[in-house]
Amino acid sequence: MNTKARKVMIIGTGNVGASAAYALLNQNICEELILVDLNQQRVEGHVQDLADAAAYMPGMMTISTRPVEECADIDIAVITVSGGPLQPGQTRLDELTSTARIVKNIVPSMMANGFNGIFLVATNPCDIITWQVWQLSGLPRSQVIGTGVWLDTTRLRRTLAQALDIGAQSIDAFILGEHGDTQFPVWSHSSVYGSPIADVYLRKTGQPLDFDALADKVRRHGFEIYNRKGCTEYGIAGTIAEICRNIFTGSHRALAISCILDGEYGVQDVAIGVPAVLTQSGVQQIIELQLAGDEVAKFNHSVAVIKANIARLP
Ligand SMILES: NC(=O)C1=CN([C@@H]2O[C@H](COP(=O)(O)OP(=O)(O)OC[C@H]3O[C@@H](n4cnc5c(N)ncnc54)[C@H](O)[C@@H]3O)[C@@H](O)[C@H]2O)C=CC1
Ligand SMILES: CC(=O)C(=O)O
Repeated sequence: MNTKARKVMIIGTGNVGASAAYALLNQNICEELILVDLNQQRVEGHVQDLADAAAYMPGMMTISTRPVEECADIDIAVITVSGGPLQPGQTRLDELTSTARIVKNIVPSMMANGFNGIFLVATNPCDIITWQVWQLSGLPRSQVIGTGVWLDTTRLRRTLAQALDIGAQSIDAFILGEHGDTQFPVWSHSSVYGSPIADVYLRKTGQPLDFDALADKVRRHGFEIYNRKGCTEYGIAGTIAEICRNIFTGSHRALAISCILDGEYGVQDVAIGVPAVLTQSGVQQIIELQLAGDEVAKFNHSVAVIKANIARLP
């Protein structure tokens, strides 16, 4: 029996980090949760509050805070830092300079202190920061991933599930590309048990599926939430928990997450959302799909936008 405690460090315990901690706790995904934030008083408050919640769980979980440099024993380091909320009208790309500056301080000091786990980046702009973490860390690309378009994929599946009255787990549809404005659903591979999604939709609703309207709805969904409550937190917390679970269980499940490409899809040296098989060592393989002509163009556009923003990194 494997008795080694599974340890997750969450770096940045604001809306996303604190919600992710609560999701990891309630889903019993690890034995140790280590919270890190600049705001020491609030992080200590989170530690005590979560310890109260953990008392209702059947298993034991240790929750603590410590300096980010004490990370040599960590299995998964989740990056959820931010330099401040977006202003109205801004996009995720507008966070680049402030979040990149924070990450530039954190990652080298973790590496200098022996970190050799898996980095999981949620901080926006997610793909660009994932690439930055990979560069700064010097870790193999298998150990650096971003939550990428898995949250968007979940939003797409749940919207289709509602329209079709079929459980989201039975809907094989997903988003590729940037966790941002250039993301797109891969309609050429979307089905319910092999039945093309457009056929299933027409049979169920009597209406043709409006592909563009649905893609747009999913793309804007984060901002629909953001504009109402000033952040999104529970959806991304669920995404973080799901990715951590698949890593710890070595599920070999393929999730559409941000990975460093090294020739896949004809692309090199970029982080972008693609289906990737997860094991206990991180990304074990990237699944390359035969995309339709318009999807290839959309993917390449997404790559170009991410690369242009990588070039802006401080
Ligand atoms: N990938 C996704 O789907 C999603 C990504 N996000 C992104 O997640 C990030 C966090 O969002 P929120 O939690 O709402 O922001 P927040 O402002 O509530 O929390 C950020 C936390 O980072 C901390 N922090 C800043 N510098 C730090 C440092 N050097 N060391 C340790 N902690 C530090 C702050 O003190 C703060 O507590 C943002 O970039 C946001 O856009 C949010 C939702 C979904
Ligand atoms: C904020 C963000 O990236 C999202 O909820 O999709």
